[in-house]
Amino acid sequence: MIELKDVTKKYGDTIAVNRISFNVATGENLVLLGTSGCGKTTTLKMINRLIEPDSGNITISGKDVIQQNAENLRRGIGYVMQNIGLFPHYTIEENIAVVPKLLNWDKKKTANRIHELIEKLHLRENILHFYPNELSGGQQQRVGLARALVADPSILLMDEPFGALDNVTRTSIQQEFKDLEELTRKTIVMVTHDVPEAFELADRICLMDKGKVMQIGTPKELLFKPANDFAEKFLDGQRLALEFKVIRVKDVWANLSDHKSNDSKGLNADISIWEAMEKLRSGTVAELNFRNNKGEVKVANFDDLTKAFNQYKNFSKYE
Ligand SMILES: Nc1ncnc2c1ncn2[C@@H]1O[C@H](COP(=O)(O)OP(=O)(O)OP(=O)(O)O)[C@@H](O)[C@H]1O
Repeated sequence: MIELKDVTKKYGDTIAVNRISFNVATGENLVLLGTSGCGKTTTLKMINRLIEPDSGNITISGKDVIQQNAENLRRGIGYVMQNIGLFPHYTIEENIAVVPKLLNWDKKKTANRIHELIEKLHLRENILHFYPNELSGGQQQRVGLARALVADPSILLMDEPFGALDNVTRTSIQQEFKDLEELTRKTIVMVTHDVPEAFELADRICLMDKGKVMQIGTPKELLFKPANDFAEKFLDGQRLALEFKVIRVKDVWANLSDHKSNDSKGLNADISIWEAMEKLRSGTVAELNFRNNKGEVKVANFDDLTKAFNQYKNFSKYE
């Protein structure tokens, strides 16, 4: 749906983005990941024409963005700015209503949609009359998301959407973000420099360095099939933790022993090895039942999971 072809942007002698090409499929969440200054924000802002490329093409549903009126284009694309960027002298309600106002929605339609979003994003009604500085960072971040979602755009661009938060709040908002039904059908391009966040949220990751794409792939591909030394070294130090989060019980299913349970109930095998181990660590039982999408149930303890995980990993490396 979104296609970038050979896109370049220079600032004087600095080549911020250097002949970048990638596609984002409808409904996909593509995360632009890389160190500070590698060109992520510039790439994102070229999609909604906040920045114009020097050369190359960007199309959305086959239409060149340059051929479209910039204002109209932006109204159809939700945008979550770096550092949230709420208007300080607008109430929260006014902040969320910016796009509906531009679209000439009537008061009732705007109010209904705002109330719906407030509820979905776990905010309280009374904050609607507050000003941004009266809200916590996490609340402001949710308001920023509500503002971007209000007109239900099919595309959402997000620049470090959880960047201003402490780690605990960040993790809980990431989880809410993953669970938000409204986001599952959107095409999302998100910028982050936080590696675990990228692996947690992305369908595919576009790893960038010095204005170039170093690798595009699923989290699993980046972990097990690095395209070059940069991609390999970038994940060093975090590799094991990422593998635990990316690999799911269903992935290692064949490596779990055939010790089936008589109990037909079980945890969904779609959970990550990390989550499964956390449940075993914090729970009172030494083993758990897991159920795959064919309805098969297997029993595994901590050692079974570790063994199956290691076997799967070795296999994935040489596959
Ligand atoms: N308006 C500008 N004028 C001059 N140089 C710029 C401008 N905006 C960005 N740059 C430069 O372009 C390069 C890419 O910047 P960009 O903001 O796209 O990177 P980034 O990966 O998003 O970084 P960060 O994670 O720190 O936001 C950097 O070298 C930056 O200094």
